[in-house]
Amino acid sequence: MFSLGGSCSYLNSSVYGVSKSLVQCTHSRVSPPSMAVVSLGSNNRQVDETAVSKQNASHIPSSSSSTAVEKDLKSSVCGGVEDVYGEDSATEDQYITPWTVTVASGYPLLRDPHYNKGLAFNGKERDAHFLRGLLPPVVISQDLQVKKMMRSMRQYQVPLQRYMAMMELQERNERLFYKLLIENVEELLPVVYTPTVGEACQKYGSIFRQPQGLFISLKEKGRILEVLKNWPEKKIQVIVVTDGERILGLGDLGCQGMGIPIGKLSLYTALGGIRPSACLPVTIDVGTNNEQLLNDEFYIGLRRKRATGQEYAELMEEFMSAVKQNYGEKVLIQFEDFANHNAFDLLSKYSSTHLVFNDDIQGTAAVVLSGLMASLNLVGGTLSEHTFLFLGAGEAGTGIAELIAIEMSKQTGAPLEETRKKIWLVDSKGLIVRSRMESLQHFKRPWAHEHEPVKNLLDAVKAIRPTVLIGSSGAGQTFTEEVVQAMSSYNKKPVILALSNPTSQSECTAEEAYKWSEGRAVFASGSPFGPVEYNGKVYVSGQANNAYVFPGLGLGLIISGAIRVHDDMLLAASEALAEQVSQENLDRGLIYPPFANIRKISAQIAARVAAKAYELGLATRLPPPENLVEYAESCMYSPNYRNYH
Ligand SMILES: O=C([O-])CC(=O)C(=O)O
Ligand SMILES: [Mg+2]
Repeated sequence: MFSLGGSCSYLNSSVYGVSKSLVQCTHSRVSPPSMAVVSLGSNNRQVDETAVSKQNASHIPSSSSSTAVEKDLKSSVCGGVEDVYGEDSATEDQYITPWTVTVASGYPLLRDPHYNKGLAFNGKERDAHFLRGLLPPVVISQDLQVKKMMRSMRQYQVPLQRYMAMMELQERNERLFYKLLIENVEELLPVVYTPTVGEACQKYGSIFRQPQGLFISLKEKGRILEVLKNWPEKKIQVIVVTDGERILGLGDLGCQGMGIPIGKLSLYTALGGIRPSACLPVTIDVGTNNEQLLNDEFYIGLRRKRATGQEYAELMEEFMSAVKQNYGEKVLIQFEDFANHNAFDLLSKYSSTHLVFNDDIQGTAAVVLSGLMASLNLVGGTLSEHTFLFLGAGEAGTGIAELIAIEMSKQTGAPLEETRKKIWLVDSKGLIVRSRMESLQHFKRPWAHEHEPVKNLLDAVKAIRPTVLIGSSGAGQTFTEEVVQAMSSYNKKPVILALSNPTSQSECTAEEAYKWSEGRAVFASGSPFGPVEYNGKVYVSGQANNAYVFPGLGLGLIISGAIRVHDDMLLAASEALAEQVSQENLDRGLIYPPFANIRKISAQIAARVAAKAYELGLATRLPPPENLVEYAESCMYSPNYRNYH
């Protein structure tokens, strides 16, 4: 670390945000001149005004003079805007923060994941940044680093080892991590995302190495704003938040659900091009009801039963307010993997005051609707000519059902109450029918149609004779041979979507769907399955996962400066995604385009979502760019290394 006593261009304006920015220095001979870190004592980090005044106060020794000093400090640290830390106005007996501005170079530069390039530092950079001798002589390109990393990734046999290797890379060299992920998205998505991320969450206590997001627990009640300020990045654009109560189809994983926001935000960057530093993963820890975790000596969360009711609502309210206060109106908050009751309540409570959406309710709905629109090219008919049966009436089930009903209503002009009647849901107690109305949770009630009670899925398939069967219950192996055979007996091409995650919770496998339907099913699943050979033919299935939509949706909201999410934006995202399915994809039975093209797809989705935001008057970034697709592409983060002075 080198102290810069001279003038650096940013010093005149603000000390905020400099730790990650390259700065131009006019200092005579201060090398290397490229990186700046603001240091607070021995602890290099960005600090804001309140944090520092608190630190000042807390550094006061508890001697008899401390009260007098504290009083002074309170009364006279008032150097104004340009002297936020009181260095100039402080009197001799006051404590000040010893600010120095330093340049990250040499060894610390190799330890900074934002700037580290490893063996790709060239000779000039090695000289300018005091790296000589710290690296072996060879200089290699980022492309060769990618090749090398992929080779070593492929040598791991155990998926969790791959996950840990990816996390280690993210902590060591961020740009290499994203380049690897972007260029090998089909191969690496199952590593950083479902299914492996599910296992990672289950074992998070044992594999936890470094904080990659913010943990906000009941212990932080009353201090959440302060906790947000501890995060090193200031310009946050997207937050993914979970309380860990319903992680994928794995249930309550408490604080260990953190793997999900981290994974989702990696995809925001890799798939949607949002800058990594603008992404903030958050886990709200209100306890867990998972006995196994409570008894696990390596569990990382609060060891108590989940808070509910007012205690829960107050913590969430404080979090939501603090986020808006700290990051403003236009920060996007994605709710992820909350249990049903909280998911619906939080969405309805905050959708009119914050830029929020629930990925499991709305993101999944947009992706599934898109797949259904594409599948009409294979099975024929319009959306409203089909009959839909869901196994699972939670967030995904009712969210998808509602978006289908909205789209049908738009297409036919029929009222929503009518179009809903084409959609049936089965929950753990059987078909949702009118006679069950009184005992149903509010989000299931719109789906209670007139019908005699039916106890299980197979009987419901026989009674309703759906053309489309969608699994969203989180329970694996529920699309049995009888169920798939019944679907195939009524339909030439039954559409079967097994959405539950991870793979262990999938309602059936791709192989089972093709085998039991004698190769006639149009199949997609939430977690990926490889190609399947049946009767000499190879079948490839798509991945009906919200990862197709949330990165592009988020990008569209951000580039338009949207202040609210509207259902029409979800429909726009669905349409944009469906349009990306080519005839060639359809000929192979695919109702989703390959993930390999996801950045282009995300730009298309972003453009449509942004256009909708402008149309609805919900966009604040004015005037709108002329070509939204080009604009969206131009805004995307590139993981290629930058050259350093
Ligand atoms: O994370 C995924 O793969 C999809 C999702 O949101 C869930 O299953 O909860
Ligand atoms: Mg989810």
